[in-house]
Amino acid sequence: MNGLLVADGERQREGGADRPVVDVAVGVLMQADGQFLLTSRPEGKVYAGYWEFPGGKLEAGETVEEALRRELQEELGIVIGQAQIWKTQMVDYPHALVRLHFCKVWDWQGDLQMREAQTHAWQQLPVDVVPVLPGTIPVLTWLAAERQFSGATHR
Ligand SMILES: Nc1nc2c([nH]c(=O)n2[C@H]2C[C@H](O)[C@@H](COP(=O)(O)OP(=O)(O)OP(=O)(O)O)O2)c(=O)[nH]1
Repeated sequence: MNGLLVADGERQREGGADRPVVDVAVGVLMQADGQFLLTSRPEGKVYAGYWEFPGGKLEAGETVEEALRRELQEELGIVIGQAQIWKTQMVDYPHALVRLHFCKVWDWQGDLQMREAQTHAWQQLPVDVVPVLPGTIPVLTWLAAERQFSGATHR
C-alpha cells in the first residue's frame, strides 16, 4: 500500500509536469476524555476498508471549514461548531496528490449516523483498528506528541 508523505515546501513532479493537488478537509472529532473518532472508508472508494478521520475533498469555492462542515453533515449527520486548521500534510498516492487539512473538532450537534454505510470507532492511543490509511498516521504521531505517549501509535 503506497502513500508517501511529502515534506513541507517540497514540489512534487512526475514526468516533468506538476500533479494537481487535491485539497481535503478532515475532522479530528475529540471527546473530553481524549477519545477520537475514526471511520472506515466505504466500499466503492479508493482504499475501501482503511480507517481514517472523516472528511472529504473541497468543492470549488469552499474554504476548508465550509467543506468540513458539509462533509461531516453528509457523512455523519452532525452539525459542527467552529473548526480551525490544526495541521496540514501532503501525501503522494498513486491515485492523487492530496493536501490534507486536519481540524480538531470539539463541539457538534446531533447523534452520529453512518450515512455512507461506513463503520466507526472511538479510539485512544494505540489505535486498535486495522489497517490505518497512510495519510492518517501523521495525526496519530501528533496526538502522541501532545499526550507524551510513547510506543507504537497503531498496529
Ligand atoms: N477523509 C480523509 N481522507 C484522507 C485521510 N488521510 C488521507 O490520506 N486521506 C485521503 C484519501 C483520499 O485520497 C482523500 C479523500 O478523498 P475522498 O475520496 O474520501 O473524498 P470525498 O468523500 O470527497 O470523495 P468522493 O465524494 O469523491 O467520493 O484524502 C483522512 O484521515 N481522512
